[in-house]
Amino acid sequence: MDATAQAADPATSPPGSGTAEEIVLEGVSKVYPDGTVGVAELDLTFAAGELSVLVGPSGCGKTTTMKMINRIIEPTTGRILLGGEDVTRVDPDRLRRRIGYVIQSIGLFPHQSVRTNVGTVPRLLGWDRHRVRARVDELLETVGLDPKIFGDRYPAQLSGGQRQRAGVARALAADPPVLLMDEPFSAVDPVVRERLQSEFLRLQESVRKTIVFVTHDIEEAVRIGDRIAVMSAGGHVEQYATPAELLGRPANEFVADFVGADRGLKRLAVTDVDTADLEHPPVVHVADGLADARAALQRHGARWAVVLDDDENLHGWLSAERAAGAGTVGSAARRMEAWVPVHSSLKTAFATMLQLEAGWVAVLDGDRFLGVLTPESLHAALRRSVEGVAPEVAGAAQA
Ligand SMILES: Nc1ncnc2c1ncn2[C@@H]1O[C@H](COP(=O)(O)OP(=O)(O)OP(=O)(O)O)[C@@H](O)[C@H]1O
Repeated sequence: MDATAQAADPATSPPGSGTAEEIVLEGVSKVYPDGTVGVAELDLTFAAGELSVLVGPSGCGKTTTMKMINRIIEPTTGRILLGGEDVTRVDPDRLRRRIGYVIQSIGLFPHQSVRTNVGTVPRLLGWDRHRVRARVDELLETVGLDPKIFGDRYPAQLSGGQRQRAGVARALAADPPVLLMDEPFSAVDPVVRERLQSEFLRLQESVRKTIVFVTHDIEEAVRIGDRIAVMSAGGHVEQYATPAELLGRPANEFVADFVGADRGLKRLAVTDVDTADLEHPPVVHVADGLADARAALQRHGARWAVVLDDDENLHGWLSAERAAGAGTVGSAARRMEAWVPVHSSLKTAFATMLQLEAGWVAVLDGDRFLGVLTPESLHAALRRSVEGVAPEVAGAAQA
């Protein structure tokens, strides 16, 4: 056994040690016995520790691609390398221990408890009972299922979202370096789905697996993907890029159509607030006198100021009109609590503004006030994010 295989072998490594592995597809094709070309000459690299998404219309070869990676389907031509090793030369059982697989129908065994289901692979690997139990409970906690409540339940006694989480826990149980996920969240309603996506992203932050994720939903793809491959019939990759590139610079009409006419809006979700986007109104404190606040407004030539409390937390704002007269800033300020942490998406900033009916949102780094976003600066930020990108937009602008 070489060193790489040993490091990746969950039977010999402690939980949490399954380092991510790169997956490389080289000239991979699948022609089914009836002559259908599922995938033709596919070249793709899924970077170690990244979440790559395959997205495309029904029948374009997404599932075929996934199943070739864990050899449920054998490629007709080409090579697939997992951590540099040709998967066709690895014993399929050994291979599948390195690959967690989550599918839409989840595939939990109906007559086994959640705990037994999640412990399936570690038990097959011969872990002792205590180690399996500890690992299963740890994983159930990780995916947000209290083992004391859910461990002894059967799959039928869980909601759709809980079953999905149990499925993810089971796929992670032996700490595989690679996870394949085929439309794992498509069977649940949109609200649960969004929650599962967020939880899953948080989980990925900590486990950093190489994940290949199939969906036909572009919203889901841009939300969760580090990189997205947009595929068309025959497993042809039309574009393989980050969500921001894909939305900002679709490579061709197929991709532009697929990502949708509202891709500018979708981009809001994948573009972070940048400190360069912020405006810097004067800052005053609740305990300051109004005369000082007026002086600050005058110095900045500003119509309003941000008001912070004694602990430097956001209190609200003070308009020039209300700054007239005597007294403290605190007595004249209006409360306003619209704020977002720095590195939020522009979408979050925009949604916060709308939800709180605020004319601006403060941007904070921890407790530190960095500046504000107004509708104008948000608009400028969005323009920055799409600047000179979409060909037809650029063309229209020149015309
Ligand atoms: N066993 C099979 N025999 C013949 N053709 C097949 C077989 N399995 C899949 N195909 C065909 O291969 C092509 C790719 O199928 P695949 O399931 O990979 O698509 P997909 O992109 O995952 O689709 P969907 O989004 O609908 O799940 C389709 O045209 C499909 O009909």
